[in-house]
This record gives sequence, structure tokens and C-alpha cells, in this order.
Amino acid sequence: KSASLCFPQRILEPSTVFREHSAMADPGLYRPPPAVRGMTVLDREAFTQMIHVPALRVPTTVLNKVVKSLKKIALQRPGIKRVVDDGQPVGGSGQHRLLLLDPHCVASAESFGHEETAALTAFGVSPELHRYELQLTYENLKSEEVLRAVLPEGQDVTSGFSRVGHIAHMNLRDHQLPYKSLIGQVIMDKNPGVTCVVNKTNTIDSTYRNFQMEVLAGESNMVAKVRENGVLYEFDFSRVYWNPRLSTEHERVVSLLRCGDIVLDVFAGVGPFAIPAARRGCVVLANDLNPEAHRWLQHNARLNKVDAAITTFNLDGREFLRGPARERLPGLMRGPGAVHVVMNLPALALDFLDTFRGLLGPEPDQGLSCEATMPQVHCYGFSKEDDPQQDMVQRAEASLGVSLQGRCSVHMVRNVAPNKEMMCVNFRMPREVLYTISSSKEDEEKKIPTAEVFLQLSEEACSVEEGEVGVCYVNEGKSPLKASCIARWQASPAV
Ligand SMILES: C[S@@+](CC[C@H](N)C(=O)[O-])C[C@H]1O[C@@H](n2cnc3c(N)ncnc32)[C@H](O)[C@@H]1O
Repeated sequence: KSASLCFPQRILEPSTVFREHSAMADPGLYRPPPAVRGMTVLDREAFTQMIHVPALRVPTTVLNKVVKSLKKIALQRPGIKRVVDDGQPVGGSGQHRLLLLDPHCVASAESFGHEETAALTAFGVSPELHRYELQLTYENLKSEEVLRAVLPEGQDVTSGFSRVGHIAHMNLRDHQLPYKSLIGQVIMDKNPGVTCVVNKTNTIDSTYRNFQMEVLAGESNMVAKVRENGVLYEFDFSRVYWNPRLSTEHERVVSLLRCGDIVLDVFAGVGPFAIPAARRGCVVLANDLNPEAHRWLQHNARLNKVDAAITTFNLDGREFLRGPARERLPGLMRGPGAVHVVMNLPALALDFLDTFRGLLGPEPDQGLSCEATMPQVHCYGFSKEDDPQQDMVQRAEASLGVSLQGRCSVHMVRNVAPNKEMMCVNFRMPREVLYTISSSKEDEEKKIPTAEVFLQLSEEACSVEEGEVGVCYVNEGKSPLKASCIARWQASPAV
């Protein structure tokens, strides 16, 4: 493909100082011809140009050693060989080759560093530089260079995309939209294996968390095959949620599971927690409201031969918890495996935690509800607060109606946008949440009062610092409160 190899290149005069030659010293040396600016239909030929690069004439006997010693300053362009014929007439001695150098690193013989100079001396190579005329084509340019040359000067040329199987998924800005077909074509040309480029056309606010998208270039086949952490998934990317940036998080949670554990995946999608959990030997109940996601979840369970270990549901998360989960939980909690509840719907999952309040009815006999049998919850949320950890805990507590102080941990998953974090709060479901009216005094004390109360804050409580637990007296009972709650109470008109 590289025209530079079949074009008759010429060596011009030897020169020791290349700074004099403007093309050689120009930092935008690989900048395509100005005529391509504003192009909306890709014309690959229009990118062809001749440039000059410095070259060393190296005896073939030491060529490999010299190339190795000078690899930091040798020319590196896609599709261009850095060692070429020395341009001597056919039938010449053939005892020399030219090593092409990066003109951004080498402007004159003085540009060589200590190591390079020592190598040239050791191998008996003259530091004299030759000018080599090279044909640079569209194939030799990087996508960023092509787009920078085409799009209006001074505007952002982000050519980043997420890769989902054969699909490159872009999120173009408004000023890039007039060039969208060209951008799609360039991304496809420059990324082997990408046969379809799509642009997101809405923000992700749909219930099923999938994007609306427009095909910019290539085929319109949206059924992707993806391997994540060694597991194969297939799904229609236009109709379900899939985020390649969650692979580390999926792996982290799955690594906490043991063979024989039970997993309740409330917002399962196409199965990136459920399938690897089943492959690890867990018994899985996986649910998703989106019928398409549910269909691909079943498909992926069969594809990975774990369908016997996964029971799937196509329900709203609350219905799933109040129905199939509630029915099975008492039996599962009595079994030998730990029960895990995964809730990855970061925009809403914390609100769903209130479904667990009293879910299993009256507390069973002592022993059947000991702390160790309680489900481990991994619940996701977005936070824009200065202290996302604290924010996550407070919202989980508000939804559950109990304090999680000292009994939860928060994991930062990823930065989603400037000032927006995706977080995961992990905790063992408190007994007093799952079972109704536990009358023990200890449990009463753990509850955060939700009713409006009138109270006189003691001096002691008022001096509590942010993040500390204080004690204040409510209706003559003792109730441990987080300082942040106290602060909220102080601010309320009732107080
Ligand atoms: C952020 S995705 C996570 C999918 C998958 N667990 C993952 O990690 O990639 C959230 C999923 O929740 C589903 N969903 C949205 N609202 C739901 C609800 N009310 N009940 C159950 N599932 C819901 C969506 O269809 C989507 O597949």
C-alpha cells in the first residue's frame, strides 16, 4: 500500500546543516497539503506530498547494529521502511544503505546525542547527513494528522472512540458533525478490524441505558462479538447497554466470589457479572428490564455453556427483588454459599435499596438471621459531590433507613465526566433492614430517625466534627448519629 516504496526517491546533496532547509526543520513536516482543509468527502490522493528527511549512509556490514543503536532517532511512520537503497546506479557496489532519520529529532550532525555519536564512531559510520526525498501518502499519516489537516484550524480534533467488537463508537462534538462521514471513514481506514463507525446521537438517558446511534461509515451490522476478561459476549450494540470501560470493575467484583456462592444480579444487562460468576461456579439469578438485554443474556449464558447455572428474569428491579429474589432468599441464605447482590444501574440503584426494607418479613428464630448469612451488596451510583464516598454512604443510608457507619466500604470505579464519579458501595445487608420490626434495643439504636423531631442539641453534640459520630439525646433515648446528620438537623427549621 505504501506508495513511498514504489516511487523513485532521490537523494539530494549531502549536507551537514539541515536547518537551512525549511521543509526539514518544519515541525509540521508531516502536515498534509493545505488543499485538504475543509474536505468533507475523503479524497485519499489529495494527501500525497513530497518531503525531505535526513539520512545516514551506512555500510551493510554494520547496518543491523547501527539501526539498533539509532532506533530512538530513526524515522517511524506507518507504512514507511526506514532502511532504503542508497540510490547508487543499478549495478553499483550495493555495499551501503540509507537509514532514514526522524527530521524532528535530527536537524544537523550536531543533533546526535552522546550514545549515537559513540555508536557511529564505533561502527565507522560518517555522521554526514544526506537529504532524502520521500513520498508521503494518506497511508503514512495517522488519523489524528489527517483530521487535523481537514477540520477547521484551531478546533479540537479528538478522534477517540470506544471499540465494541467491529464497531468504533464515537461521540462527536457539534463542530465535527459536517465532517462526520469523513471522520468515520478515516477511523475505519486507520484501525484494522473496525468495519463500522457509529456516532452517539443522544445522551444516555433511556431506561435501558442504550445509545441512539447513527452509522457514519462501513456496514450497519450492530451485532457485536466481544471478549471481556476471557469471556465471549454477543449482543446488538444499538439495543442494549455495553461499556468496554467496565471490564476492570466486572473482574473486581467477580474475583470476590467463591465457587458455590449465590449471585443476584438485579440489573444484569447482557451478563458481564452474571456469566463470569456462573463460570466461577456460582448459582446466579440474573434480571434485566430490557427484553433485548434479557434475550442476549440468555444467549450469552448458552454461548458460554453456563445456562444451567443461571436463571434469568425480565422484570423491573423492584419486582425481581419482591418476587423471585424474596421467594428464594431465605433458602439461599441458609445454604453454605455467601449471597451477593449486584446492583449496577448507577443513576438509580441507590434508590432501589429501599426495596430491601422488611423484604423478608418478621425476623426468624435466632441463628437463622445471624450477621454472616446476610447478603453482601455491591451497589453502584454516580456522585458529583466533593466527597463522593460520603455522598454514596449517606444516600445508601437514606434509602435503607439505617446507619452504615463502620459497616461499609466505598470503591471508586471510574471518572465518568469532569466532576462526576462512578462509585460502588459495598456492605452486608443489615438484619434490621431485611426483617420487619426488630424490637431489640440495639437495633433501634442503629436507626436514623426519619421523622421530623424536635430536639435540644447538647453542647457535646454541637462540637462534633464532620465525619465523627456523636451522641445526642432524642426523647430521652440514646441515638448514635453521624455528624453530617447532625449538621443537616441543625440546618432544618425544626431544629
Ligand atoms: C448500567 S447497565 C449495567 C448492565 C451490566 N450489569 C453491566 O455491568 O454492563 C444497567 C442495566 O439495567 C437495566 N435496567 C434499567 N432500568 C431497570 C429496572 N428498573 N429494572 C431492571 N433493570 C433495569 C438496563 O436495561 C441495563 O441493562
